[in-house]
Amino acid sequence: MIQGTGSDVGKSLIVAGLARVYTRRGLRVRPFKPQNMSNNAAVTADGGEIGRAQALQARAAGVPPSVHMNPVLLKPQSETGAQVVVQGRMAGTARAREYQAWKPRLLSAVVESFGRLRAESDLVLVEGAGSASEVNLRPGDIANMGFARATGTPVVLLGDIDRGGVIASLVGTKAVIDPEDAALVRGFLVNRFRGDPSLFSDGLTLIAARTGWEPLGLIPHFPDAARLPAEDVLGLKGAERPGGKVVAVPVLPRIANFDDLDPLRAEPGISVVLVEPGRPIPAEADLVLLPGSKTTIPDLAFLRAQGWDIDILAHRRRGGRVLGLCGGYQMLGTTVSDPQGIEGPPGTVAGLGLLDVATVLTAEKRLAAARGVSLPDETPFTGYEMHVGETEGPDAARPLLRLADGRADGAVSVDGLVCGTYVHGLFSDEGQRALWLSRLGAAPGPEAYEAVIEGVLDRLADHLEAHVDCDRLLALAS
Ligand SMILES: NC(=O)CC[C@H](N)C(=O)O
Repeated sequence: MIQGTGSDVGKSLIVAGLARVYTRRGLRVRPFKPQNMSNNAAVTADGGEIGRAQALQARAAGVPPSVHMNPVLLKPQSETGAQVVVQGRMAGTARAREYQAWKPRLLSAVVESFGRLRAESDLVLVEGAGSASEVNLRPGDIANMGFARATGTPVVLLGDIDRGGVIASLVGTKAVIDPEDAALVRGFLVNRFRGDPSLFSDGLTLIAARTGWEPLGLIPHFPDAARLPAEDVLGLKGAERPGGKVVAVPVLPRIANFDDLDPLRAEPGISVVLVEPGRPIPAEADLVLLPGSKTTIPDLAFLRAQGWDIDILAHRRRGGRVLGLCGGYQMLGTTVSDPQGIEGPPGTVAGLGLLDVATVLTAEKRLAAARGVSLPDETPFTGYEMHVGETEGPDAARPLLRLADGRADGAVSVDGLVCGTYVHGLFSDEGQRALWLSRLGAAPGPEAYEAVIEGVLDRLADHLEAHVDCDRLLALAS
């Protein structure tokens, strides 16, 4: 199990890289993260949802993602509350305080899922969550040491030298955690090193002497990591390229399924501008892309508070294109209703009115892989659906897509410039991305997106083989 000295030290990336390392050695590898917190979820082959990082790690291991790879997924809905997804299904919503009471029940789901993965594989690579040293959260913990202790899983601690204080964070973790937890730690890794590695060899020796943990590697910074899908909204980056066609994306507080942006960020002819709160949507935008949202009504209120509604209307008047994906599609309609209060207080609000459709959020969540064709060009696509809303209205008589099961999806304005759809992942589809690039007048890049990701995973595995004692690490896994 890889645990971190803090959040965002690179645990997900290292687990993805190690998954590829050991898969290439012929082992049957499964990634596992007991508890994840993210609104960037992936649909699994078994019709549930898990954190996107585990889906990437599954890909690194050459297996389809399964709900058991991330049995507890917390999807933040407000500053204090989150939707709790257990083994891929929405189990309810919990406030941070109430969540403690959920934990014993969640631990049994976690242990059960872990057991399944162990039974079908040679190696389960487990990723912790946040920081191993949050001893205040240790009672009832299922994400880090609580999991390791319940299952007897050996731990390797990962520190990040780039943020500074790596010696203190590793030695300090040993100092604050329970000695019985510390006894599970077999070794440590130092991530994101820049410069001459020989300069830090004394540092590794010192950490080993102070902790009794074995140094397993000093991993140089891996710049290509930026090309892999980000899980955390904090890790979400634009890709601004002078001369590229501008796709402007307002960063909503509960932005969801923002993996939709990854293939666009990889396109050399596109400049993805993430519009942060407090900034206007750039007037030179060729496309305003409204992304998915975990909570459509509150995010719509936020969008208005930023004045982005006015910017979008001005963009539309200038003849610009607008595309709404899932929650963003819902926002483009005339109204959004949440009569049962699923995503916040019950109520109905006015949408941006750029599409003549209306949305009602229902208790039923749609979670499924999707395929079909876009209209009227009949270009095939694959993607996925993940939403509770249902959207209908006159503009839906001009759907954007037709699904393989015969359902129509999405809506297009009379002039064709405003489009919305529930389907995520369209830009990962080569044919669909090409279609949108041509609509924007951008030339497609030389490489298929899937090939880009595969190439980065292989190079990441080479990087870890070169800088981590992968034989020793495997021997430590019991
Ligand atoms: N993935 C999304 O954007 C979801 C949109 C909306 N929150 C719904 O569930 O219907």
